[in-house]
Amino acid sequence: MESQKPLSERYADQIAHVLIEALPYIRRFRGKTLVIKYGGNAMVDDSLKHSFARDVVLLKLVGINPVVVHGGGPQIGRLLERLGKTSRFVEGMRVTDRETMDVVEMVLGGLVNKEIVNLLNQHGGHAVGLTGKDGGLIRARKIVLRPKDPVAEASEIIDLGHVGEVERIDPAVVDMLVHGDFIPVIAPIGVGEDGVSYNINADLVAGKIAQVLQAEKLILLTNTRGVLGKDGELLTGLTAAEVERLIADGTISGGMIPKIRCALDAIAGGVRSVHIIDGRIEHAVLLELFTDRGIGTLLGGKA
Ligand SMILES: Nc1ncnc2c1ncn2[C@@H]1O[C@H](COP(=O)(O)OP(=O)(O)O)[C@@H](O)[C@H]1O
Ligand SMILES: CC(=O)N[C@@H](CCC(=O)OP(=O)(O)O)C(=O)O
Repeated sequence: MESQKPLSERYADQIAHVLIEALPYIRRFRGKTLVIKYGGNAMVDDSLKHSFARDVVLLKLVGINPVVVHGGGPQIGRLLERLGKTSRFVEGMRVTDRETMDVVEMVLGGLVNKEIVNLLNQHGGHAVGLTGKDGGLIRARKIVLRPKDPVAEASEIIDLGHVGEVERIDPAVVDMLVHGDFIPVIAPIGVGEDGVSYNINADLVAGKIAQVLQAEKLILLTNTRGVLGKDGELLTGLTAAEVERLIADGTISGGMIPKIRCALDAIAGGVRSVHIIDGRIEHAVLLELFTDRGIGTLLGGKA
């Protein structure tokens, strides 16, 4: 028989405390849908990737329904670099010509999607990878950026190529997988009416999917502690008006602008709460969901 070392009394007490603290949250979220956006910047090393996969599988095993939407911006950038192509970003979006779109589809729909599916399955989950093309999940339309100057020439309209926005989500395939006890893993690629592929910002897709599924929570894993104030302090419980003020005075900038706008949009669209958390912390998802304090920025209600 395997000999077991007895737990020290203090350690046993801590473990029991952690489990008891989690209990009311598990009870509250059982049967509910959680959309988790796993950003490319949070896929830093193997240990973090495994910790993320364990968290998601644990959620499923305790009766919560996780739906994963992933990014992969840095991974796309690395392959483009190897192919000798450089990316240009406009308002945080990658200008995507035909060739770049092929790479985006290979990296997001192939490499990154299948790596996450494989990780979840290794930890005992039953994950299925999808792009927005599968089951007609994401209908997209081309994004057209107008120049800020209203009298600018039509020729000054910035063409981002195959960059899209979500026109419509058909959740049937996701519903089917969730009810079959699978974990859907979604790459942010949409398809236009004409069958053309579109590259969509992953935060945007996660926000729209959370709305359509009327998710209890949207969790955005990124590479900062959450939304930070002027002095680097963690901000939480922000209202739409406060967010606009922080954007106007430059406290919130760059990639955080579309992220927080899509978070507010999700809440306006019926998602109960949005959490922006640090994906560089091991077990970030469990710590945010199942402990009284949480770790990141919360928008909407805690429950
Ligand atoms: N007030 C702010 N708080 C936190 N991060 C901010 C803020 N303003 C700008 N940022 C930037 O936003 C980045 C997160 O956005 P982004 O790089 O698009 O994330 P992801 O790739 O995870 O989607 C942070 O790494 C940070 O550089
Ligand atoms: C239009 C656009 O910019 N699409 C993104 C899609 C991936 C993404 O959003 O990845 P992260 O979440 O890791 O940033 C891109 O090409 O990088």
